[in-house]
Amino acid sequence: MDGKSASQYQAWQKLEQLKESKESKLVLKELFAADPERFSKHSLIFNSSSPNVEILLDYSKNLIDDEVLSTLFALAREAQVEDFRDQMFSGKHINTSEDRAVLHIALRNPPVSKGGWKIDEPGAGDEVHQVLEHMKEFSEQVRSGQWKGYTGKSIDTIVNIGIGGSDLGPVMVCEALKHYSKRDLKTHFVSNIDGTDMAEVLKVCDRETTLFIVASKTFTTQETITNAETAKEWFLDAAKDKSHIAKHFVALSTNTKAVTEFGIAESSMFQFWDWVGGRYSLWSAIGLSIALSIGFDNFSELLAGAHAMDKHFKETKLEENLPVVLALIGIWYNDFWNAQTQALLPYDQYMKRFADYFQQGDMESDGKSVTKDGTRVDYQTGPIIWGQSGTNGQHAFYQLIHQGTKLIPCDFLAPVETLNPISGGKHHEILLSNFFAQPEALAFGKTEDEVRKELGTASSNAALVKSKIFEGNKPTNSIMFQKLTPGTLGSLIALYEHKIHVQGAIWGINSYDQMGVELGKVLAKAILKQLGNEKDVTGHDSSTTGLIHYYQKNRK
Ligand SMILES: O=P(O)(O)OC[C@H]1O[C@@H](O)[C@H](O)[C@@H](O)[C@@H]1O
Repeated sequence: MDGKSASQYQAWQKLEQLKESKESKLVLKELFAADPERFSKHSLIFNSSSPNVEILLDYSKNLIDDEVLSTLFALAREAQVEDFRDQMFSGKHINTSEDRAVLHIALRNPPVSKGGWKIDEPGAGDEVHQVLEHMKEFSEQVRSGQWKGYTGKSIDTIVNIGIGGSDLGPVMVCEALKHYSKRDLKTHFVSNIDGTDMAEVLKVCDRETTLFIVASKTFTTQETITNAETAKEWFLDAAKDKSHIAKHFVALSTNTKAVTEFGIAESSMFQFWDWVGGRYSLWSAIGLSIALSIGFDNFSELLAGAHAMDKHFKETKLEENLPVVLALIGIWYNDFWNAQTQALLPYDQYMKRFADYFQQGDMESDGKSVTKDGTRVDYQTGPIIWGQSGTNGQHAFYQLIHQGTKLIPCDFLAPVETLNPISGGKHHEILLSNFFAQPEALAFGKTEDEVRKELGTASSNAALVKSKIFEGNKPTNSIMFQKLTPGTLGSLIALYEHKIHVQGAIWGINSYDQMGVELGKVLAKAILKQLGNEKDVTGHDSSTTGLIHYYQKNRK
């Protein structure tokens, strides 16, 4: 914890030895054959009654045995994961480089009078509930048609302008919970500075009935402010009078000064705090587009689902703690088996943006190479996160997972029940049969003997036989939940958030800053000033200069 190099832990060193000594013995086929109880021993159920959520985590198809597992838990204890978790919950400034608390858990924490934790940090108590109250009131006014645009018409289109954490969370959740959305309230998201993003959305918007939500923690992000200015110009083209802005623009931010300078009144601003990291902000005012789309009650259920997982994370012993188990298994592959990536594969079309969301969540959090005290790590940190919804991925990249040369640990996720039981539920049965089959195929593969038997006389073709062998022994986690409800989604997101936290704690890095995004921004600003004139292009290497000159010569 706090800056210590993970490789110095005794348990870390023991895990290195275990990898060496057990590599050839950790064979899933044999491990399952030797222990008929393996599934029940290595699966966990997370339960919450309010909201009603149940999540099954089956981690039995991993390259682990009792000794590996107990050493992984010993690593978590040596790294003081529990203490570090408690520091986060109590509001300690665990984001040391920025001297900030990390309190997204406060955004879904009920008031103390209703059993919530007491957190000593400005904003993290009553203010959270005041902002939620404001979001409730506003979202109900818009959804009921009571909120009127400048010509007296109700709002039928929402455009969220934001990027990174001010975009990906709302996008992913609105997509995942589309089933619960108000269909006559269209929701769009504009993030990219590429004018195409804004232009295509504006083409389908009506100035009289569109509400723009400018979402930016800092309210200084170049993309968001430029897009918001463009939207404002477009709106004023017809509306003319600046006083109408109040009916069509609201801001979600921590920066009141910049919001009011932009022309949005403080009363149209939904506040949050610097202890909310951008990629952990969908639970804050940044979730306003979610509340507008699915209604405030569903938004509250999303928060409650996350809170239930927070409680589980905080109060459950490590061996039965879902985020901890996911984190430790991830470290086992990332640091001892040289796995570079981790795939998230939801067998639920509504969750198609889940992996995109956690690309930022995980990679911006744990993509660090120095510990909190500035020491260069001598081990791997955050994995590359990627994925796609099943079964689409099967017809695209699964070939490499099954037969390629890389080890790719995968998390498979699926609901027991579909929200769309069309054709008598036929689609869902087919979908789930694939969800069950893929981890099985990855784990147990197909031997040369089996291939030969299958090929019959054609088995004399040795090359063909080899190409059809599945080595198997590819590790997976399988996660099942009853149905994709707001509460369940909240729990699932919080599950992965805490997984990231635990891994960062063990690696001794700061999971809550993002210094690595700054340099590119600074250089882009300097280059922007030079683009007008070829003579101004100075201070670059020959490649960058050559590229800029090529652009300047060929632009129209
Ligand atoms: O919400 P803001 O301040 O506009 O920031 C948007 C994004 O900006 C990026 O630069 C950060 O890396 C992200 O973490 C952040 O979410």
